[in-house]
Amino acid sequence: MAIPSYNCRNCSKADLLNSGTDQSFRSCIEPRSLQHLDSPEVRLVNKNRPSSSHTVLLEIILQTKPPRIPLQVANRRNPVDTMPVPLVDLIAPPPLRHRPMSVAPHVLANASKAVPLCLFMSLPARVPANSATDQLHPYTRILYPREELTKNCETGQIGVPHLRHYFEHTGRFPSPLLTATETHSLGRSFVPDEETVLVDIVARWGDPSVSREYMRSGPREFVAFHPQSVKAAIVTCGGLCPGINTVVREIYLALKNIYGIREIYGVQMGYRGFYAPDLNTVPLSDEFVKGIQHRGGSILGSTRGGFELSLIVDSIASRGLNQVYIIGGDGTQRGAYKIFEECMRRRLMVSVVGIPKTIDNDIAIIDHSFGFVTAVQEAQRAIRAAYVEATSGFNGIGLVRLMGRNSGNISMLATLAAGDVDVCLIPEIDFDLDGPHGLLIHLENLLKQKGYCVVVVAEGAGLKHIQKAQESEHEVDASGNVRMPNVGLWLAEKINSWFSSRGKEVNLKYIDPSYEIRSVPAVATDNIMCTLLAQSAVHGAMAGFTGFTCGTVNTHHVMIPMKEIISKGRTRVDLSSRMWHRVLASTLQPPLKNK
Ligand SMILES: Nc1ncnc2c1ncn2[C@@H]1O[C@H](COP(=O)(O)OP(=O)(O)OP(=O)(O)O)[C@@H](O)[C@H]1O
Ligand SMILES: O=P(O)(O)OC[C@H]1O[C@](O)(CO)[C@@H](O)[C@@H]1O
Repeated sequence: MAIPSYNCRNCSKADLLNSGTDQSFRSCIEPRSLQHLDSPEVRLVNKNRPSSSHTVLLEIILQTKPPRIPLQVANRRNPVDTMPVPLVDLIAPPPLRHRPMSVAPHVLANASKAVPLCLFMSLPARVPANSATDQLHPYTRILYPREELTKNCETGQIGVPHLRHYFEHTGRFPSPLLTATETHSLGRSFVPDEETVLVDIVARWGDPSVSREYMRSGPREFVAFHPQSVKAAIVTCGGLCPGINTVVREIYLALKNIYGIREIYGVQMGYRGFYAPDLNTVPLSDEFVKGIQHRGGSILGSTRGGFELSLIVDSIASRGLNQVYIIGGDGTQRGAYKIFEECMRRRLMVSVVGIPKTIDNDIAIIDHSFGFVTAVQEAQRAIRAAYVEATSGFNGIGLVRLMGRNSGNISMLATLAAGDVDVCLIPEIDFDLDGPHGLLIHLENLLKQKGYCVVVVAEGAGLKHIQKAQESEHEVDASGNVRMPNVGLWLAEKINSWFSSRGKEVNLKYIDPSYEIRSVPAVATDNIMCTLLAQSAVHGAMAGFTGFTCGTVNTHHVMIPMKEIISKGRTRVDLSSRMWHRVLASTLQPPLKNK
């Protein structure tokens, strides 16, 4: 039997933008028409955006009697959504209401009291146990009003702080983009504060789905700063990372070209540049940033250590800075949060914005940090060289050491990218060296089977084996990070002496690309990411948000409260994740444990 199809002819783009979506859908299809259907399925075709129509459809379904009407929802524009998505057996607790999400006034007014603004979405859909045979998948999520969502907040995270939460009188000016000429209207599509991005997008059929969400970045219709009053500074901290210069340049260009800001400074050599007498704060200009996106490193200089909170905030106050852009990793974001808190405590109306930077990719929540793809690409070149050496020598062993003291992200993805690796050792795994199931026997077996092998070892892997580890745990860098003994050299020596003690000739080639993977210019995808992050940072600061870090979540740019980022700490490779399992499938490495 042909499936009846209902086309939503009324929705136009204008309708959607003016929130006319629900209405136009309702006028297309009424619950009544569904009640009298004898077809087992109905297909609705929405010409435009599917998401809101789904919610309306769900309402319609639930109003029909009997409430079980499988539906297919198709969308003509987006090929992904053209896949029929049947809705089945949606049983919701009555009364089901869909109300548009909006920020409850008391939440905004009391944000300084740390009212959780973290939002949850819940799917009150249930699939009866015996319906598995239907093979239909519940699809629609119901948005609950924010007030209800906040009750369900498990983590007590706070929302993105805004200057108006701390100051009675903050500026509110129409965005300069409103009056911009066409040539300056870049990035003009305003994003409302109510627009959010879901974090947990994988759902399991039959389980209630819950997801966090973050405020979407982008230009706001009203800004908190008059462009002539803005005095901005940019600082880069921690280790180098491909793309830093692009972020610096794009923050400068977004401030200048999108918002017409003139006073933009670069702070030299990391946090200490705010106060050290021998360092300068340089005014940024078109000439200064010209072509820097093609260069590795940091044009401003980047250092570890030197975090002196009160000196830094004194400097912010005495220079009259009201926007501070802080580019750096986990440690830097911790410092940035303290600067934000101190500015608010001293009643300094400053937007403090973090841009996450680390090739280790160990910052929580975000998809990945900029420069990581470039670092993985460079690391993969080293693995390729090790493979060539190993396959060209007699009993060749290619051993590559890669950066990553706490997290094996670079090693994991470079291994996956290269496809030539037999063993990938990261800080997160515990492995034995000797014994019948240890690493050395495994290498011997590989040489017997293939005549060569390639091993990747991350900087912080296998520490327990290195005698010096205990002593070196007390050695720290200027930022307090533990300095690692060189696991690559140690492992090379162990492998060589073990084979030699068994009278077996091996040819081990040790490659350590070391700083090469982070000192190169960013590849195209990283450069694009840097540009978008910089623009997000500027839009957020101009709108008056503060104490937030920019990042991508499910490929969308969002503003994340700094407090939430730092409360989660550095992330590590999850050994039960599908990504790690993919690496195991690629390397075929055994657990390397004797018991
Ligand atoms: N807990 C902290 N509180 C305040 N400042 C910190 C903290 N941890 C680190 N910092 C400061 O942040 C800056 C950078 O820190 P760190 O050297 O650890 O690099 P990072 O930001 O973690 O980046 P990377 O990933 O390159 O290591 C330094 O100036 C350091 O003093
Ligand atoms: O020698 P540096 O500058 O301290 O940097 C080394 C560390 O920096 C990183 O590249 C980033 O934190 C780590 O992978 C590495 O351990």
